[in-house]
Amino acid sequence: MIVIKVGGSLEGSAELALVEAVREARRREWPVVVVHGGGPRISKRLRDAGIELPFVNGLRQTTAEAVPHVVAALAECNREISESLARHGLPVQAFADGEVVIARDVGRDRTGEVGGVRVEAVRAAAQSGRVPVIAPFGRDEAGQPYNINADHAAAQIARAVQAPRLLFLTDVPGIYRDFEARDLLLDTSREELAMLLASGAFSTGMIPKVTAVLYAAEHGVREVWVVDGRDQDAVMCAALGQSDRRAVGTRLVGCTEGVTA
Ligand SMILES: Nc1ncnc2c1ncn2[C@@H]1O[C@H](COP(=O)(O)OP(=O)(O)O)[C@@H](O)[C@H]1O
Ligand SMILES: CC(=O)N[C@@H](CCC(=O)OP(=O)(O)O)C(=O)O
Repeated sequence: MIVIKVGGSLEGSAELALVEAVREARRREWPVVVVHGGGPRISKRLRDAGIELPFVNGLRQTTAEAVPHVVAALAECNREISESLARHGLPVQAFADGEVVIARDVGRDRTGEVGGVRVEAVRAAAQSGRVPVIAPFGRDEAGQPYNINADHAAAQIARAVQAPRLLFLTDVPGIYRDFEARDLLLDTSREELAMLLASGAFSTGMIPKVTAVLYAAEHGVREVWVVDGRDQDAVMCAALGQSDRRAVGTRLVGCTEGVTA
């Protein structure tokens, strides 16, 4: 099973790359799970509602008042991705209502973390030949929704389904060692990423993404990629786990010091 996280930053522009990658994986009988974000869409909804929320380390500090807007924006993103896959003949099962992620209260109001994953529902959908399309927010035991970062959700879902490969599709070609210099990491290691994270090389949404990459690699996901979702070659290369480095993107192979191309 492979997990593909579609960044909200892409706003639909990864459609073709996603469809082709899912098709190719299914041809090889690898089930695919899609997890999506929706940061910009959430921001727009909140702006329209006159709600302003700060981000701390890339995480939106969410209030109870903001939660319905977060849920509505994510449901909209979920519908768009699900409809796009279905339009291309790929059967889907949408999880747009916090059915998969069990939220954990971490004392940051309605910004939660992943406390668990309802993996049976995801497996059942995948086993019946459908592509689960999962919105990242979660509910606690009482059914209360919490806003959860989509990268964190994707990493936890990849761990829970024991996926050997996790892809993050985003709006940059990968993780930059130095953003200003556009110095792209190709093959990297946990040590290198942890060192760069600690040194402040990442800002905004790249902080939770790198945290999620590290979490996945430390919890059994063998191969983690961060690639530009608009670059069909890069997405395909990552989906198939090809070591051919003509296509650009950052790759972390778990439990190694980094691999050569
Ligand atoms: N070192 C870095 N390398 C790459 N991107 C970075 C880095 N630091 C910050 N970023 C920002 O992270 C953004 C991607 O994160 P985010 O906006 O959350 O995307 P997504 O919605 O795809 O998850 C990039 O557009 C870039 O502006
Ligand atoms: C807690 C938190 O920050 N939640 C995120 C959820 C969406 C998300 O992560 O979307 P991207 O993949 O586009 O970043 C948010 O409110 O933006």
